[in-house]
Amino acid sequence: MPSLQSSKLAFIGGGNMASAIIGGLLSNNVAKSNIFVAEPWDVNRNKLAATGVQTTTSNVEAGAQADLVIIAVKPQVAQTVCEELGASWSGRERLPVVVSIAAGITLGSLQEWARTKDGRAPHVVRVMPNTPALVAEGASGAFASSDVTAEEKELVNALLGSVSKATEWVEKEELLDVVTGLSGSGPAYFFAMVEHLVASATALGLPQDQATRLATQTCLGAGKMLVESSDEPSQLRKNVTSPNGTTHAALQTFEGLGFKDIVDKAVKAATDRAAELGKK
Ligand SMILES: NC(=O)c1ccc[n+]([C@@H]2O[C@H](COP(=O)([O-])OP(=O)(O)OC[C@H]3O[C@@H](n4cnc5c(N)ncnc54)[C@H](OP(=O)(O)O)[C@@H]3O)[C@@H](O)[C@H]2O)c1
Ligand code: PRO
Repeated sequence: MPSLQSSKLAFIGGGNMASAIIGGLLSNNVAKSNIFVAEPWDVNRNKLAATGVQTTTSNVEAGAQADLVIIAVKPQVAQTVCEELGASWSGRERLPVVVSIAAGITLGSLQEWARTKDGRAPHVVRVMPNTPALVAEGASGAFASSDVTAEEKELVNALLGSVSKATEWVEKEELLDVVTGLSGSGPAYFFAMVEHLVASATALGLPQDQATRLATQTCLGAGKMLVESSDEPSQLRKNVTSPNGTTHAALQTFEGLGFKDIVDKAVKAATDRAAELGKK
């Protein structure tokens, strides 16, 4: 198995998540000439072509020489794409490793759909990345089919390691749905929180640009403390919360309105939706 630097990587679908991973790979000096993207929409394709990677409208062409094929289309399109690729690999001696980032779509389905005409199934790794991959601050969960070799896993680890600060291999495939509800969708939860914070402060009279700068830096600073401090999140929270002070007043309001219950229900809704996408 070649190393990440010498591997040919094909992205099938060049949308938000593929672009984030490719951006992270390029800032880690992965050769542009080894990155191929198949993307039907000219706007997305042209954006990616402008970064210097190889682009095409043909999934078969992108995947023809690849060592790793990253399925980065919406879950609803995964079957068509895998069937097209599997059929095109029928004459190929060594099949590429398939890495699917499609939420919910199971290893069993992916292997079945990507089977060659002579009945061989590619080795498949399911990965759940997140968009902070773009700034090399991603968090990814992963689960491999039992036929994936240690070398292939290493290659996927190297791919994820170049865009993620945390890569967690989960013990059971179903746990990837929980990872989806936590870190896959998670960046959106923080973006929504910042949107609400800015709106609240603006409604209370702070100019929007100042509110935005303060809220975004607060989010970054808190995130950095979570990563760098040896204290638990609960301790970091307590450190901000003076007895009967301002933070106490805000946190009491959150809890009084069911904050924990809201978070539980939201993460469960995302987890359930991932499982549902896999069943359709
Ligand atoms: N965005 C995230 O934060 C995130 C995080 C983790 C995992 N994921 C997973 O990543 C996958 C992609 O999500 P995304 O947010 O990047 O979606 P997206 O922005 O819609 O990207 C998907 C791309 O695939 C293209 N496409 C559609 N049909 C295709 C085909 N037959 N062959 C090749 N490309 C095709 C789409 O083009 P058109 O626009 O022309 O249809 C689109 O540009 C999903 O399965 C999602 O579950 C996303
Ligand atoms: N974006 C995809 C979705 O919303 C999967 C995780 C994040 O379905």
